[in-house]
Amino acid sequence: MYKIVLLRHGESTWNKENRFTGWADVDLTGKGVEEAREAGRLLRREGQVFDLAFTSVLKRASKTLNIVLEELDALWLPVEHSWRLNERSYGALQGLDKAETAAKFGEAQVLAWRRSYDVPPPALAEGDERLTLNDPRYASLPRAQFPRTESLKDTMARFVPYWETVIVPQILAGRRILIVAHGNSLRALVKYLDGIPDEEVVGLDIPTGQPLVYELDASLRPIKRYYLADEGTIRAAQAAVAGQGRAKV
Ligand SMILES: O=C(O)[C@@H](CO)OP(=O)(O)O
Repeated sequence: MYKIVLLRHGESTWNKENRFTGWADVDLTGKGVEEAREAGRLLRREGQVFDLAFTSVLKRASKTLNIVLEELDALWLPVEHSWRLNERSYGALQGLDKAETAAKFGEAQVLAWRRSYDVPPPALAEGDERLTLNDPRYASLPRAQFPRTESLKDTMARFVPYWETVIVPQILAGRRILIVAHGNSLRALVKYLDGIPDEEVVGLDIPTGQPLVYELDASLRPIKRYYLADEGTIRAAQAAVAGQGRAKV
């Protein structure tokens, strides 16, 4: 049996302001820092130990990971960063208020953009300053492949090969893995691991700062998955995430 832990970063400034974030590199809020710290404490209390961690190239995930490692007294742990774990690109929605967008385009359209499997948000136009092609962290990413927008399907298409070729060999070698990523990049992984049908993935929300444990069999099929926090806490946090796409009345 193998075990991995998935963790979405703590609350970011744009989570707090209810803005679409995607590849925008926004920081954690004070609450987000505290959520990360609490996640680390919870992992420590549960006796979770790691050999290797993976995260994105965005600071809200990297900082969350650092805080968790600090709480585990494991700041020495090897960490691999990859853009393939980044949040799904929200394209031209990046920076917009989610409730205002729902009021303008309708909640059904916003739900499709946020949670459907294959409906991408409108794409960023060439020359848009949100298209950070020259950012050195993306130097290994060919310009033509730099996402102008992404559906969950597109996010899976860039995350799953990394999972299969980089993360899986480490798990099979017996290393205990922690993955700190984002709401939609983790939805992509969870959909893949659990084989969630395309039409059901719309109901999947991942709360910030809550460790999600997967127990996997020898073929890395999930045997069990559970959040470390109690069910009531998780349900309330998931409902709050889902509610972010509603128009204010
Ligand atoms: O804005 C985003 O990038 C994501 C995660 O914060 O939001 P949503 O839950 O709407 O997909």
